[in-house]
Order: sequence, then C-alpha cells, then structure tokens
Amino acid sequence: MTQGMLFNTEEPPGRRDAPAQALAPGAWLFPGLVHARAPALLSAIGEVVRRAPLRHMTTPGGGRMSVGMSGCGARVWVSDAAGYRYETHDPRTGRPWPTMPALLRDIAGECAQKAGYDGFVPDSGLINRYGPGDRMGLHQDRDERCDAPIVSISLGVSAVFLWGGVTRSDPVRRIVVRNGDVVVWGGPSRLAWHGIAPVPQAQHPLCGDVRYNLTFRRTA
Ligand SMILES: O=C(O)CCC(=O)C(=O)O
Ligand SMILES: [Fe+2]
Repeated sequence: MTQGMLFNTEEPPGRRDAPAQALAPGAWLFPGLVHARAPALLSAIGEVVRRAPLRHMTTPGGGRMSVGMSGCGARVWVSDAAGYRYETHDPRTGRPWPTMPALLRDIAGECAQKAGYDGFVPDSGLINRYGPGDRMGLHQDRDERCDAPIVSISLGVSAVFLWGGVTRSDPVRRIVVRNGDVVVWGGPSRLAWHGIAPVPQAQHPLCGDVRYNLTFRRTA
C-alpha cells in the first residue's frame, strides 16, 4: 500500500508500512494512516470546540452519554429526549455549527479514497471525546439519509473498537485503535454494528488521558 504525501511524513518506524486490514466487505482499518497529521487534526478539533463546546448529550431514554460531543459541518448528530437526529444549528448556542475546517474535509476524503470510496465529501464531522472509562455501546449509524461511507479517525489514548456485523447477533471483534488509525466502512458494511469499549486509564503525549474520535459522514 502506498500512502500519499499528506500522511507519511513523521510516522515512527513500524507504523508507516502497517498494511490495511479488511474488516468485512467494504470496511477497512488503516493503522497509523493519519498519525503524522494528529497534531493538525487536534488543533482543528480545538478550533471547532471553542465555538461549539463539547457537551454530554442525553439519550431519548433519559441517560447521560459518557462521551463529550460536538461537531462541525452543515449538520451534526444530536440526541435528547426528543430522539436522535441531525441538526443544522447547535442547540446549545443556537448558532449554526462551525464550518468544517478544510483540513478535516480533505483528510476525510483521502481516507475514504484509500478504502475505494472516491469523491467522498462529508457534510458532517462529529467529535467524540472519551475520558478514562467512557464508552460507546454497540450501535448502527442509521440516522443519515445517505448511504455514503463513514470515516472514523482515532486520536490520543488507544481504545478497543468493537466491530460486529450487519446483524445484531453477529460475533463482535475487538480491534485496538491507536492515535492516527482510521476505520472506513461503507457499501455492504455501512450498517455494521460497532462501539467503543471503556477507554483505559492511560496517557498519550498529545492528549493526556483523553481519546478523541472524529467521525465524518454525509447526512443527506
Ligand atoms: O469513537 C469511535 O471510534 C466510534 C464513534 C461512533 O461510533 C459514532 O460516533 O457513531
Ligand atoms: Fe457509530
């Protein structure tokens, strides 16, 4: 696998050439693909959350999500007592979500292309912030009105990505995702079940004890 100029400048030995791993038809793990871009990605996250602060959303059932969330782009996923949906405005500030930084849009497009999905232009960039012990239960991403793929970037502390099949009862694999790893799923795997196991207490030089996840989608 060759990697474009965008990605391969500073990755440590052993990470640069880690091969892509097929998880399922249409689904790929790219170890370290954006490792060299982690500082730039984190500063783009900082830019977004200054204008749209991270917050703990509520599930329709009344539970508080452990993960802190924010986002950018035309629409961002929200959850509250009224349900799961995409909104054009941040309910917290009443303002439109911050514009997606070009760096994020471009990197998401490059990652999708690596998985064979050409022309992916996300209109939504979700930011998930996990502290020690925070998790995301197994779910499908099915609130989008579009079957474009999903590009998911891991930053900071390593975590275990839970990867099931398209059926709830399919076996669930546990895949370690590290700083700079990218998972892309679409096509026949677009509605695969997935989640994040409780994030361990650990330290990362760029993020302290935090894991960030950036998830790019087309919502319409
Ligand atoms: O944090 C992750 O890697 C997964 C996030 C996710 O599944 C989601 O935001 O829908
Ligand atoms: Fe998801």
